[in-house]
Amino acid sequence: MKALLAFLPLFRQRGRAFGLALLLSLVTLLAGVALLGTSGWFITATALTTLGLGFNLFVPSSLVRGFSFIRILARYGERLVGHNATLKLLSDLRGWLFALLFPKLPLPDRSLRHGDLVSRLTADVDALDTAFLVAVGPWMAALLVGGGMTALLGFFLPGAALAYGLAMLGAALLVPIGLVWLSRSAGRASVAAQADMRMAVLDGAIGHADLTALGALGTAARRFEAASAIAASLRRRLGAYTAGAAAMVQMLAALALISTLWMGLLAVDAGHVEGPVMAGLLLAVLGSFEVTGMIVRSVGKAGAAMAAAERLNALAALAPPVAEPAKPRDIPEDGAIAFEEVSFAYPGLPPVLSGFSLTIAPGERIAIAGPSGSGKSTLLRLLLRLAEPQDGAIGIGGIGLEQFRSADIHAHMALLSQDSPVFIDTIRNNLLIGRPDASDADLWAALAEAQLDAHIAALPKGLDSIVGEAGRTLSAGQARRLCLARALVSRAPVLLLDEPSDALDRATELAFFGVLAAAAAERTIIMVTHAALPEGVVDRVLTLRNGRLCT
Ligand SMILES: Nc1ncnc2c1ncn2[C@@H]1O[C@H](COP(=O)(O)OP(=O)(O)OP(=O)(O)O)[C@@H](O)[C@H]1O
Repeated sequence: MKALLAFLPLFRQRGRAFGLALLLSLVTLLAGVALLGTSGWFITATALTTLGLGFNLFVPSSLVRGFSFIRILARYGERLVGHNATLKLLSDLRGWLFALLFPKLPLPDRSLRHGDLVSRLTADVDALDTAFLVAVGPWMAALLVGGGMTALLGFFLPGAALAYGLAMLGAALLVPIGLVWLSRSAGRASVAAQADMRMAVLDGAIGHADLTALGALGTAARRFEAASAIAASLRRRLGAYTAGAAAMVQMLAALALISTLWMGLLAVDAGHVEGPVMAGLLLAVLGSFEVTGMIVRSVGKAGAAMAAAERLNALAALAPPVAEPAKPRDIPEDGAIAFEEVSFAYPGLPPVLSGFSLTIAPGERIAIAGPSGSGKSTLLRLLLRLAEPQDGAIGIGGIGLEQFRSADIHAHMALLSQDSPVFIDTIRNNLLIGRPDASDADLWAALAEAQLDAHIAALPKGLDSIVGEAGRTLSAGQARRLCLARALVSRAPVLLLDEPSDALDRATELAFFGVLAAAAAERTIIMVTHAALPEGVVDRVLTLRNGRLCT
Protein backbone atom coordinates (compact mmCIF):
# COMPACT_ATOMS: atom_id res chain seq x y z
CA MET A 1 0.00 0.00 0.00
CA LYS A 2 2.89 2.31 0.89
CA ALA A 3 4.24 1.80 -2.62
CA LEU A 4 0.95 3.05 -4.09
CA LEU A 5 0.89 6.08 -1.81
CA ALA A 6 4.18 7.23 -3.35
CA PHE A 7 2.17 8.07 -6.47
CA LEU A 8 -0.32 10.23 -4.58
CA PRO A 9 1.30 13.56 -5.61
CA LEU A 10 0.87 12.62 -9.29
CA PHE A 11 -2.73 11.65 -8.60
CA ARG A 12 -3.29 14.95 -6.82
CA GLN A 13 -2.23 16.88 -9.93
CA ARG A 14 -5.34 15.47 -11.58
CA GLY A 15 -7.34 15.79 -8.36
CA ARG A 16 -9.96 18.13 -9.82
CA ALA A 17 -10.83 15.83 -12.70
CA PHE A 18 -10.90 12.78 -10.42
CA GLY A 19 -13.06 14.74 -7.96
CA LEU A 20 -15.53 15.55 -10.74
CA ALA A 21 -15.54 11.90 -11.87
CA LEU A 22 -16.21 10.86 -8.30
CA LEU A 23 -19.06 13.35 -7.97
CA LEU A 24 -20.59 12.14 -11.22
CA SER A 25 -20.28 8.50 -10.16
CA LEU A 26 -22.03 9.38 -6.92
CA VAL A 27 -24.83 11.12 -8.83
CA THR A 28 -25.10 8.02 -11.09
CA LEU A 29 -25.33 5.74 -8.11
CA LEU A 30 -27.80 7.90 -6.20
CA ALA A 31 -29.93 8.32 -9.31
CA GLY A 32 -29.86 4.52 -9.75
CA VAL A 33 -30.93 3.93 -6.15
CA ALA A 34 -33.62 6.61 -6.41
CA LEU A 35 -34.78 5.19 -9.76
CA LEU A 36 -35.16 1.68 -8.38
CA GLY A 37 -36.80 2.96 -5.18
CA THR A 38 -39.27 5.19 -7.01
CA SER A 39 -40.04 2.47 -9.54
CA GLY A 40 -40.73 -0.07 -6.80
CA TRP A 41 -42.95 2.38 -5.04
CA PHE A 42 -44.63 3.44 -8.31
CA ILE A 43 -45.31 -0.09 -9.56
CA THR A 44 -46.69 -1.24 -6.22
CA ALA A 45 -48.79 1.88 -5.84
CA THR A 46 -50.17 1.48 -9.37
CA ALA A 47 -51.07 -2.12 -8.60
CA LEU A 48 -52.83 -1.01 -5.45
CA THR A 49 -54.64 1.75 -7.38
CA THR A 50 -56.34 -0.92 -9.44
CA LEU A 51 -57.66 -2.19 -6.13
CA GLY A 52 -59.52 1.07 -5.74
CA LEU A 53 -57.04 3.46 -4.05
CA GLY A 54 -56.61 6.97 -5.44
CA PHE A 55 -53.12 7.71 -6.87
CA ASN A 56 -51.47 10.55 -8.75
CA LEU A 57 -49.61 8.89 -11.67
CA PHE A 58 -47.86 11.95 -13.00
CA VAL A 59 -45.40 12.78 -10.24
CA PRO A 60 -43.80 9.31 -9.89
CA SER A 61 -43.73 8.69 -13.64
CA SER A 62 -41.91 11.96 -14.24
CA LEU A 63 -39.60 11.16 -11.32
CA VAL A 64 -38.75 7.80 -12.91
CA ARG A 65 -38.02 9.49 -16.23
CA GLY A 66 -36.04 12.22 -14.51
CA PHE A 67 -33.89 9.81 -12.51
CA SER A 68 -33.15 7.62 -15.53
CA PHE A 69 -32.20 10.68 -17.54
CA ILE A 70 -29.93 11.95 -14.78
CA ARG A 71 -28.39 8.50 -14.44
CA ILE A 72 -27.62 8.25 -18.17
CA LEU A 73 -26.08 11.70 -18.34
CA ALA A 74 -24.09 11.31 -15.12
CA ARG A 75 -22.76 7.89 -16.15
CA TYR A 76 -21.70 9.25 -19.54
CA GLY A 77 -20.01 12.26 -17.93
CA GLU A 78 -18.31 10.10 -15.31
CA ARG A 79 -16.85 7.79 -17.99
CA LEU A 80 -15.71 10.73 -20.08
CA VAL A 81 -14.11 12.71 -17.26
CA GLY A 82 -12.78 9.65 -15.42
CA HIS A 83 -11.14 8.02 -18.43
CA ASN A 84 -9.71 11.30 -19.62
CA ALA A 85 -8.17 11.89 -16.17
CA THR A 86 -6.87 8.31 -16.03
CA LEU A 87 -5.19 8.56 -19.43
CA LYS A 88 -3.62 11.87 -18.38
CA LEU A 89 -2.47 10.27 -15.13
CA LEU A 90 -0.82 7.47 -17.12
CA SER A 91 0.96 9.97 -19.30
CA ASP A 92 2.08 11.90 -16.16
CA LEU A 93 3.33 8.63 -14.72
CA ARG A 94 5.36 7.80 -17.81
CA GLY A 95 6.74 11.35 -17.92
CA TRP A 96 7.73 11.12 -14.25
CA LEU A 97 9.39 7.74 -14.76
CA PHE A 98 11.29 8.73 -17.89
CA ALA A 99 12.46 11.99 -16.30
CA LEU A 100 13.80 10.03 -13.32
CA LEU A 101 15.29 7.28 -15.41
CA PHE A 102 17.00 9.14 -18.23
CA PRO A 103 19.75 10.76 -16.15
CA LYS A 104 20.59 7.31 -14.79
CA LEU A 105 21.03 5.62 -18.16
CA PRO A 106 22.76 3.39 -19.04
CA LEU A 107 21.69 1.51 -15.93
CA PRO A 108 24.74 0.09 -14.20
CA ASP A 109 22.66 -2.66 -12.59
CA ARG A 110 23.04 -5.64 -14.89
CA SER A 111 20.37 -7.61 -13.04
CA LEU A 112 17.72 -5.40 -14.64
CA ARG A 113 17.22 -6.97 -18.02
CA HIS A 114 16.03 -5.17 -21.10
CA GLY A 115 12.71 -7.04 -21.21
CA ASP A 116 12.12 -6.34 -17.54
CA LEU A 117 12.72 -2.64 -18.07
CA VAL A 118 10.29 -2.60 -21.01
CA SER A 119 7.79 -4.45 -18.87
CA ARG A 120 8.06 -1.89 -16.10
CA LEU A 121 7.75 1.05 -18.46
CA THR A 122 4.63 -0.36 -20.11
CA ALA A 123 2.65 -3.04 -18.27
CA ASP A 124 3.49 -1.88 -14.74
CA VAL A 125 2.45 1.68 -15.51
CA ASP A 126 -0.78 0.37 -17.06
CA ALA A 127 -1.47 -1.75 -13.97
CA LEU A 128 -1.71 1.45 -11.94
CA ASP A 129 -4.39 3.07 -14.08
CA THR A 130 -7.34 1.68 -12.21
CA ALA A 131 -5.72 1.76 -8.78
CA PHE A 132 -6.97 5.20 -7.84
CA LEU A 133 -10.03 5.78 -9.94
CA VAL A 134 -11.67 2.45 -9.33
CA ALA A 135 -10.55 1.91 -5.77
CA VAL A 136 -10.97 5.35 -4.24
CA GLY A 137 -14.19 6.35 -6.03
CA PRO A 138 -16.38 3.33 -5.26
CA TRP A 139 -15.22 3.25 -1.64
CA MET A 140 -16.26 6.82 -1.08
CA ALA A 141 -19.51 6.16 -2.92
CA ALA A 142 -20.16 3.09 -0.75
CA LEU A 143 -19.57 5.14 2.36
CA LEU A 144 -22.01 7.84 1.29
CA VAL A 145 -24.69 5.67 -0.29
CA GLY A 146 -24.42 2.96 2.38
CA GLY A 147 -24.56 5.58 5.15
CA GLY A 148 -27.52 7.36 3.54
CA MET A 149 -29.41 4.13 2.97
CA THR A 150 -28.83 3.02 6.57
CA ALA A 151 -30.22 6.36 7.78
CA LEU A 152 -33.26 6.02 5.49
CA LEU A 153 -33.94 2.49 6.70
CA GLY A 154 -33.41 3.68 10.28
CA PHE A 155 -36.29 6.12 9.71
CA PHE A 156 -38.72 3.72 8.03
CA LEU A 157 -37.62 0.24 9.16
CA PRO A 158 -35.27 0.54 12.14
CA GLY A 159 -35.10 -3.26 12.50
CA ALA A 160 -33.67 -3.63 8.97
CA ALA A 161 -31.21 -0.75 9.28
CA LEU A 162 -28.76 -2.65 11.49
CA ALA A 163 -28.72 -5.75 9.27
CA TYR A 164 -28.35 -3.60 6.16
CA GLY A 165 -25.55 -1.53 7.72
CA LEU A 166 -23.64 -4.64 8.76
CA ALA A 167 -24.11 -6.31 5.36
CA MET A 168 -22.95 -3.15 3.57
CA LEU A 169 -19.95 -2.87 5.89
CA GLY A 170 -19.03 -6.47 5.17
CA ALA A 171 -19.50 -6.10 1.40
CA ALA A 172 -17.77 -2.74 1.03
CA LEU A 173 -15.01 -3.16 3.58
CA LEU A 174 -14.40 -6.60 5.07
CA VAL A 175 -14.68 -8.68 1.90
CA PRO A 176 -12.49 -6.26 -0.14
CA ILE A 177 -9.87 -6.09 2.65
CA GLY A 178 -9.85 -9.90 2.77
CA LEU A 179 -9.50 -9.99 -1.01
CA VAL A 180 -6.55 -7.56 -0.95
CA TRP A 181 -4.87 -9.63 1.73
CA LEU A 182 -5.48 -12.89 -0.12
CA SER A 183 -4.43 -11.70 -3.56
CA ARG A 184 -1.31 -9.83 -2.47
CA SER A 185 1.28 -12.51 -3.03
CA ALA A 186 -0.47 -13.96 -6.10
CA GLY A 187 -0.70 -10.43 -7.55
CA ARG A 188 3.00 -9.85 -7.01
CA ALA A 189 3.87 -13.25 -8.51
CA SER A 190 1.54 -12.57 -11.43
CA VAL A 191 3.29 -9.28 -12.29
CA ALA A 192 6.68 -11.02 -12.12
CA ALA A 193 5.43 -13.96 -14.21
CA GLN A 194 4.13 -11.64 -16.89
CA ALA A 195 7.46 -9.82 -16.95
CA ASP A 196 9.17 -13.22 -17.40
CA MET A 197 6.80 -13.98 -20.24
CA ARG A 198 7.66 -10.70 -21.98
CA MET A 199 11.38 -11.32 -21.50
CA ALA A 200 11.01 -14.77 -23.05
CA VAL A 201 9.25 -13.22 -26.06
CA LEU A 202 11.85 -10.48 -26.43
CA ASP A 203 14.76 -12.91 -26.12
CA GLY A 204 13.13 -15.20 -28.68
CA ALA A 205 12.47 -12.34 -31.11
CA ILE A 206 15.92 -10.73 -30.77
CA GLY A 207 17.79 -14.01 -30.92
CA HIS A 208 15.49 -15.65 -33.50
CA ALA A 209 18.15 -16.08 -36.20
CA ASP A 210 20.70 -17.61 -33.81
CA LEU A 211 18.13 -19.82 -32.12
CA THR A 212 17.03 -21.10 -35.54
CA ALA A 213 20.62 -21.73 -36.59
CA LEU A 214 21.33 -23.57 -33.35
CA GLY A 215 18.12 -25.56 -33.60
CA ALA A 216 17.13 -24.13 -30.22
CA LEU A 217 13.80 -22.57 -31.19
CA GLY A 218 12.02 -25.39 -29.37
CA THR A 219 13.86 -24.59 -26.12
CA ALA A 220 12.94 -20.90 -26.44
CA ALA A 221 9.32 -21.82 -27.17
CA ARG A 222 9.21 -24.15 -24.15
CA ARG A 223 10.62 -21.39 -21.95
CA PHE A 224 7.86 -19.08 -23.14
CA GLU A 225 5.22 -21.77 -22.64
CA ALA A 226 6.44 -22.45 -19.11
CA ALA A 227 6.35 -18.72 -18.28
CA SER A 228 2.85 -18.39 -19.81
CA ALA A 229 1.59 -21.43 -17.90
CA ILE A 230 2.74 -19.89 -14.60
CA ALA A 231 1.23 -16.50 -15.53
CA ALA A 232 -2.05 -18.15 -16.57
CA SER A 233 -2.35 -20.21 -13.40
CA LEU A 234 -1.72 -17.12 -11.27
CA ARG A 235 -4.33 -15.22 -13.26
CA ARG A 236 -6.79 -18.06 -12.71
CA ARG A 237 -6.05 -18.01 -8.99
CA LEU A 238 -6.61 -14.25 -8.83
CA GLY A 239 -9.80 -14.66 -10.88
CA ALA A 240 -11.05 -17.33 -8.47
CA TYR A 241 -10.39 -15.07 -5.46
CA THR A 242 -12.26 -12.20 -7.12
CA ALA A 243 -15.17 -14.47 -8.09
CA GLY A 244 -15.33 -15.85 -4.52
CA ALA A 245 -15.39 -12.32 -3.11
CA ALA A 246 -18.08 -11.29 -5.60
CA ALA A 247 -20.20 -14.28 -4.51
CA MET A 248 -19.81 -13.27 -0.86
CA VAL A 249 -20.87 -9.73 -1.68
CA GLN A 250 -23.95 -11.08 -3.47
CA MET A 251 -24.79 -13.18 -0.43
CA LEU A 252 -24.48 -10.17 1.84
CA ALA A 253 -26.73 -8.18 -0.51
CA ALA A 254 -29.26 -11.03 -0.40
CA LEU A 255 -29.12 -11.05 3.41
CA ALA A 256 -29.72 -7.30 3.50
CA LEU A 257 -32.61 -7.73 1.07
CA ILE A 258 -34.22 -10.58 3.00
CA SER A 259 -33.98 -8.75 6.31
CA THR A 260 -35.45 -5.57 4.74
CA LEU A 261 -38.27 -7.65 3.26
CA TRP A 262 -38.86 -9.40 6.58
CA MET A 263 -38.89 -6.22 8.63
CA GLY A 264 -40.83 -4.45 5.89
CA LEU A 265 -43.62 -7.03 5.83
CA LEU A 266 -43.89 -6.87 9.62
CA ALA A 267 -44.03 -3.07 9.47
CA VAL A 268 -46.65 -3.11 6.69
CA ASP A 269 -48.65 -5.64 8.71
CA ALA A 270 -48.45 -3.43 11.76
CA GLY A 271 -49.47 -0.41 9.67
CA HIS A 272 -46.23 1.50 10.34
CA VAL A 273 -45.22 1.66 6.68
CA GLU A 274 -47.23 1.67 3.47
CA GLY A 275 -46.77 -1.19 0.99
CA PRO A 276 -45.41 0.98 -1.88
CA VAL A 277 -42.84 2.58 0.43
CA MET A 278 -41.67 -0.85 1.56
CA ALA A 279 -41.35 -2.01 -2.08
CA GLY A 280 -39.42 1.16 -2.92
CA LEU A 281 -37.04 0.63 0.00
CA LEU A 282 -36.48 -2.96 -1.05
CA LEU A 283 -35.42 -2.01 -4.56
CA ALA A 284 -33.31 0.88 -3.25
CA VAL A 285 -31.42 -1.59 -1.03
CA LEU A 286 -30.79 -3.73 -4.11
CA GLY A 287 -29.55 -0.74 -6.10
CA SER A 288 -27.22 0.45 -3.34
CA PHE A 289 -25.19 -2.78 -3.54
CA GLU A 290 -24.22 -2.01 -7.14
CA VAL A 291 -21.22 -0.10 -5.82
CA THR A 292 -19.82 -3.09 -3.90
CA GLY A 293 -19.46 -5.07 -7.15
CA MET A 294 -17.23 -2.28 -8.48
CA ILE A 295 -15.13 -2.35 -5.31
CA VAL A 296 -14.53 -6.08 -5.59
CA ARG A 297 -13.58 -5.85 -9.27
CA SER A 298 -11.04 -3.09 -8.60
CA VAL A 299 -9.68 -4.62 -5.43
CA GLY A 300 -9.09 -7.87 -7.33
CA LYS A 301 -6.49 -5.91 -9.30
CA ALA A 302 -5.03 -4.23 -6.22
CA GLY A 303 -2.42 -6.95 -5.59
CA ALA A 304 -1.03 -6.53 -9.09
CA ALA A 305 -1.22 -2.72 -8.82
CA MET A 306 0.73 -2.76 -5.55
CA ALA A 307 3.38 -5.05 -7.01
CA ALA A 308 3.62 -2.82 -10.09
CA ALA A 309 3.95 0.24 -7.83
CA GLU A 310 6.77 -1.44 -5.91
CA ARG A 311 8.61 -2.29 -9.13
CA LEU A 312 8.22 1.26 -10.44
CA ASN A 313 9.37 2.76 -7.15
CA ALA A 314 12.42 0.51 -7.22
CA LEU A 315 13.23 1.79 -10.69
CA ALA A 316 12.72 5.40 -9.65
CA ALA A 317 14.84 4.94 -6.55
CA LEU A 318 17.90 3.71 -8.46
CA ALA A 319 20.75 5.97 -7.41
CA PRO A 320 22.22 8.14 -10.17
CA PRO A 321 25.63 6.71 -11.11
CA VAL A 322 27.36 10.02 -10.39
CA ALA A 323 26.51 13.34 -8.72
CA GLU A 324 26.48 16.57 -10.73
CA PRO A 325 28.84 19.33 -9.48
CA ALA A 326 27.36 22.25 -7.57
CA LYS A 327 29.69 24.71 -9.33
CA PRO A 328 30.54 23.18 -12.71
CA ARG A 329 33.68 24.25 -14.56
CA ASP A 330 34.26 24.53 -18.30
CA ILE A 331 36.23 21.76 -19.98
CA PRO A 332 39.56 23.07 -21.36
CA GLU A 333 39.35 22.42 -25.13
CA ASP A 334 43.04 21.49 -25.40
CA GLY A 335 43.45 19.75 -22.05
CA ALA A 336 45.28 16.44 -21.84
CA ILE A 337 43.24 13.51 -20.55
CA ALA A 338 44.84 11.87 -17.53
CA PHE A 339 44.09 8.74 -15.50
CA GLU A 340 46.09 8.78 -12.26
CA GLU A 341 46.37 5.62 -10.18
CA VAL A 342 42.74 4.76 -10.96
CA SER A 343 41.19 1.75 -9.27
CA PHE A 344 37.69 0.57 -10.05
CA ALA A 345 35.48 -2.42 -9.22
CA TYR A 346 31.81 -3.08 -10.01
CA PRO A 347 29.82 -3.52 -6.79
CA GLY A 348 30.57 -6.83 -5.15
CA LEU A 349 33.02 -7.90 -7.86
CA PRO A 350 36.83 -8.08 -7.96
CA PRO A 351 38.64 -4.94 -9.21
CA VAL A 352 38.69 -4.34 -12.96
CA LEU A 353 41.33 -1.59 -12.79
CA SER A 354 43.95 -1.19 -10.10
CA GLY A 355 46.43 1.69 -10.07
CA PHE A 356 45.80 2.45 -13.77
CA SER A 357 47.64 5.51 -15.09
CA LEU A 358 47.63 6.99 -18.58
CA THR A 359 47.99 10.45 -20.13
CA ILE A 360 46.65 11.22 -23.59
CA ALA A 361 47.83 14.47 -25.15
CA PRO A 362 45.37 16.57 -27.18
CA GLY A 363 45.21 15.34 -30.76
CA GLU A 364 46.92 12.07 -29.85
CA ARG A 365 45.45 8.82 -31.16
CA ILE A 366 45.80 5.72 -29.10
CA ALA A 367 44.43 2.21 -29.24
CA ILE A 368 43.97 0.03 -26.17
CA ALA A 369 44.10 -3.70 -26.70
CA GLY A 370 43.86 -6.47 -24.14
CA PRO A 371 42.12 -9.74 -23.37
CA SER A 372 38.36 -9.91 -23.24
CA GLY A 373 37.05 -8.78 -19.87
CA SER A 374 40.26 -6.88 -19.03
CA GLY A 375 38.32 -3.61 -18.55
CA LYS A 376 38.75 -1.74 -21.83
CA SER A 377 35.10 -0.71 -22.14
CA THR A 378 35.07 0.10 -18.43
CA LEU A 379 37.86 2.62 -19.07
CA LEU A 380 35.66 4.44 -21.59
CA ARG A 381 32.71 4.35 -19.18
CA LEU A 382 34.86 5.97 -16.51
CA LEU A 383 36.04 8.58 -18.96
CA LEU A 384 32.44 9.42 -19.89
CA ARG A 385 31.74 9.57 -16.15
CA LEU A 386 29.04 6.92 -16.36
CA ALA A 387 30.73 5.43 -13.29
CA GLU A 388 33.23 6.79 -10.79
CA PRO A 389 36.50 5.20 -9.69
CA GLN A 390 36.83 4.16 -6.06
CA ASP A 391 40.42 5.40 -6.04
CA GLY A 392 42.62 7.72 -8.05
CA ALA A 393 41.61 10.58 -10.34
CA ILE A 394 40.52 11.15 -13.94
CA GLY A 395 40.73 14.65 -15.35
CA ILE A 396 40.98 16.85 -18.42
CA GLY A 397 43.51 19.69 -18.42
CA GLY A 398 44.28 19.07 -14.76
CA ILE A 399 40.64 19.42 -13.64
CA GLY A 400 38.85 16.38 -12.21
CA LEU A 401 35.91 15.01 -14.24
CA GLU A 402 33.67 15.42 -11.20
CA GLN A 403 33.91 19.19 -11.67
CA PHE A 404 32.31 19.07 -15.12
CA ARG A 405 28.64 18.72 -15.99
CA SER A 406 27.86 15.27 -17.43
CA ALA A 407 26.27 16.97 -20.46
CA ASP A 408 29.52 18.90 -21.10
CA ILE A 409 31.58 15.73 -20.81
CA HIS A 410 29.32 13.99 -23.31
CA ALA A 411 29.57 16.96 -25.69
CA HIS A 412 33.36 16.89 -25.37
CA MET A 413 33.70 13.16 -26.08
CA ALA A 414 31.66 11.37 -28.75
CA LEU A 415 31.29 7.62 -28.35
CA LEU A 416 31.12 5.22 -31.25
CA SER A 417 30.66 1.71 -29.92
CA GLN A 418 29.96 -1.72 -31.33
CA ASP A 419 26.37 -1.18 -30.17
CA SER A 420 25.90 2.32 -31.60
CA PRO A 421 22.45 2.12 -33.13
CA VAL A 422 21.10 3.34 -36.44
CA PHE A 423 17.59 4.46 -35.55
CA ILE A 424 14.50 3.74 -37.69
CA ASP A 425 14.34 7.26 -39.01
CA THR A 426 15.70 9.43 -41.79
CA ILE A 427 19.43 9.72 -42.35
CA ARG A 428 19.09 13.40 -41.46
CA ASN A 429 17.52 12.67 -38.06
CA ASN A 430 20.08 9.95 -37.36
CA LEU A 431 22.83 12.50 -37.92
CA LEU A 432 21.14 15.37 -36.07
CA ILE A 433 21.32 13.32 -32.85
CA GLY A 434 25.01 14.27 -32.93
CA ARG A 435 24.19 18.00 -33.01
CA PRO A 436 20.54 19.08 -33.33
CA ASP A 437 21.37 22.50 -34.82
CA ALA A 438 23.70 21.19 -37.54
CA SER A 439 22.96 22.54 -41.04
CA ASP A 440 22.55 20.35 -44.13
CA ALA A 441 26.01 21.48 -45.21
CA ASP A 442 27.44 20.20 -41.88
CA LEU A 443 25.67 16.87 -42.40
CA TRP A 444 27.01 16.47 -45.94
CA ALA A 445 30.50 17.41 -44.75
CA ALA A 446 30.37 14.72 -42.04
CA LEU A 447 29.01 12.19 -44.56
CA ALA A 448 31.86 13.10 -46.93
CA GLU A 449 34.41 12.62 -44.13
CA ALA A 450 32.85 9.24 -43.39
CA GLN A 451 32.92 8.55 -47.17
CA LEU A 452 29.20 7.92 -47.27
CA ASP A 453 28.13 11.03 -49.19
CA ALA A 454 28.10 9.45 -52.65
CA HIS A 455 25.91 6.58 -51.47
CA ILE A 456 23.41 8.85 -49.71
CA ALA A 457 23.33 11.33 -52.60
CA ALA A 458 22.43 8.45 -54.93
CA LEU A 459 19.36 7.55 -52.84
CA PRO A 460 16.11 9.02 -54.30
CA LYS A 461 15.33 10.92 -51.09
CA GLY A 462 18.91 11.72 -50.09
CA LEU A 463 19.12 12.82 -46.44
CA ASP A 464 15.41 12.14 -46.05
CA SER A 465 15.75 8.44 -46.85
CA ILE A 466 14.52 6.24 -44.06
CA VAL A 467 16.96 3.70 -42.73
CA GLY A 468 15.40 0.58 -41.25
CA GLU A 469 15.64 -1.18 -37.96
CA ALA A 470 19.29 -1.51 -36.90
CA GLY A 471 20.10 0.30 -40.15
CA ARG A 472 19.01 -2.64 -42.26
CA THR A 473 18.76 -0.66 -45.48
CA LEU A 474 22.49 0.01 -45.10
CA SER A 475 25.25 -2.57 -45.19
CA ALA A 476 27.07 -3.26 -41.90
CA GLY A 477 30.03 -1.12 -43.00
CA GLN A 478 27.77 1.72 -44.17
CA ALA A 479 25.82 1.62 -40.90
CA ARG A 480 29.06 1.89 -38.95
CA ARG A 481 30.18 4.80 -41.13
CA LEU A 482 26.82 6.52 -40.58
CA CYS A 483 27.46 6.25 -36.81
CA LEU A 484 30.94 7.67 -37.40
CA ALA A 485 29.40 10.57 -39.36
CA ARG A 486 27.07 11.18 -36.42
CA ALA A 487 30.06 11.34 -34.07
CA LEU A 488 31.80 13.73 -36.49
CA VAL A 489 28.73 15.99 -36.73
CA SER A 490 28.92 16.42 -32.98
CA ARG A 491 32.20 18.38 -33.25
CA ALA A 492 33.40 16.67 -30.08
CA PRO A 493 37.21 17.07 -29.97
CA VAL A 494 37.63 13.58 -28.51
CA LEU A 495 36.38 10.41 -30.21
CA LEU A 496 35.95 7.30 -28.08
CA LEU A 497 35.65 4.15 -30.13
CA ASP A 498 34.71 0.85 -28.54
CA GLU A 499 35.34 -2.06 -30.92
CA PRO A 500 34.17 0.12 -33.83
CA SER A 501 34.94 -2.54 -36.45
CA ASP A 502 33.40 -5.43 -34.58
CA ALA A 503 31.26 -7.63 -36.87
CA LEU A 504 32.79 -6.16 -40.05
CA ASP A 505 34.67 -8.43 -42.44
CA ARG A 506 38.39 -7.70 -42.80
CA ALA A 507 38.08 -5.76 -46.07
CA THR A 508 35.28 -3.56 -44.70
CA GLU A 509 37.22 -3.19 -41.44
CA LEU A 510 40.31 -1.95 -43.26
CA ALA A 511 38.19 0.46 -45.30
CA PHE A 512 36.57 1.73 -42.09
CA PHE A 513 39.94 2.35 -40.40
CA GLY A 514 41.13 4.21 -43.51
CA VAL A 515 38.05 6.45 -43.36
CA LEU A 516 38.53 6.96 -39.64
CA ALA A 517 42.20 7.95 -39.93
CA ALA A 518 41.38 10.57 -42.56
CA ALA A 519 38.18 11.86 -40.96
CA ALA A 520 39.41 12.27 -37.42
CA ALA A 521 42.64 14.04 -38.27
CA GLU A 522 42.07 16.94 -35.89
CA ARG A 523 40.71 14.92 -33.00
CA THR A 524 41.97 12.95 -30.07
CA ILE A 525 41.15 9.27 -30.57
CA ILE A 526 40.91 6.67 -27.84
CA MET A 527 40.02 3.37 -29.41
CA VAL A 528 39.41 0.04 -27.74
CA THR A 529 39.90 -2.77 -30.21
CA HIS A 530 40.95 -6.35 -30.80
CA ALA A 531 41.54 -5.67 -34.48
CA ALA A 532 45.00 -5.50 -36.05
CA LEU A 533 45.24 -1.83 -37.03
CA PRO A 534 46.79 -0.74 -40.32
CA GLU A 535 49.77 1.68 -40.21
CA GLY A 536 48.96 5.29 -39.42
CA VAL A 537 45.54 4.90 -37.80
CA VAL A 538 46.87 5.49 -34.27
CA ASP A 539 50.11 6.84 -32.75
CA ARG A 540 50.52 4.10 -30.16
CA VAL A 541 48.89 0.82 -29.13
CA LEU A 542 48.73 -0.01 -25.42
CA THR A 543 47.77 -3.27 -23.78
CA LEU A 544 45.60 -3.56 -20.71
CA ARG A 545 46.13 -6.60 -18.54
CA ASN A 546 45.33 -7.30 -14.87
CA GLY A 547 43.95 -3.82 -14.36
CA ARG A 548 47.03 -1.91 -15.62
CA LEU A 549 48.80 -1.07 -18.80
CA CYS A 550 51.67 -3.34 -19.70
CA THR A 551 54.56 -2.31 -21.83
N1 LIG B 1 27.80 -3.14 -15.50
C1 LIG B 1 28.60 -4.11 -15.05
N2 LIG B 1 28.31 -4.70 -13.87
C2 LIG B 1 29.11 -5.69 -13.39
N3 LIG B 1 30.22 -6.14 -14.01
C3 LIG B 1 30.55 -5.58 -15.19
C4 LIG B 1 29.76 -4.54 -15.77
N4 LIG B 1 30.34 -4.19 -16.95
C5 LIG B 1 31.44 -4.97 -17.08
N5 LIG B 1 31.55 -5.79 -16.03
C6 LIG B 1 32.64 -6.77 -15.80
O1 LIG B 1 33.85 -6.03 -15.72
C7 LIG B 1 34.88 -6.71 -16.39
C8 LIG B 1 35.46 -5.80 -17.48
O2 LIG B 1 34.47 -5.62 -18.48
P1 LIG B 1 34.72 -4.73 -19.78
O3 LIG B 1 33.48 -4.76 -20.59
O4 LIG B 1 35.26 -3.42 -19.39
O5 LIG B 1 35.88 -5.58 -20.50
P2 LIG B 1 36.45 -5.46 -21.98
O6 LIG B 1 37.92 -5.50 -21.85
O7 LIG B 1 35.87 -4.28 -22.67
O8 LIG B 1 35.89 -6.81 -22.60
P3 LIG B 1 35.58 -7.14 -24.14
O9 LIG B 1 36.87 -7.02 -24.89
O10 LIG B 1 35.10 -8.55 -24.10
O11 LIG B 1 34.54 -6.17 -24.60
C9 LIG B 1 34.28 -7.99 -16.95
O12 LIG B 1 34.60 -9.03 -16.05
C10 LIG B 1 32.80 -7.71 -16.95
O13 LIG B 1 32.05 -8.88 -16.76
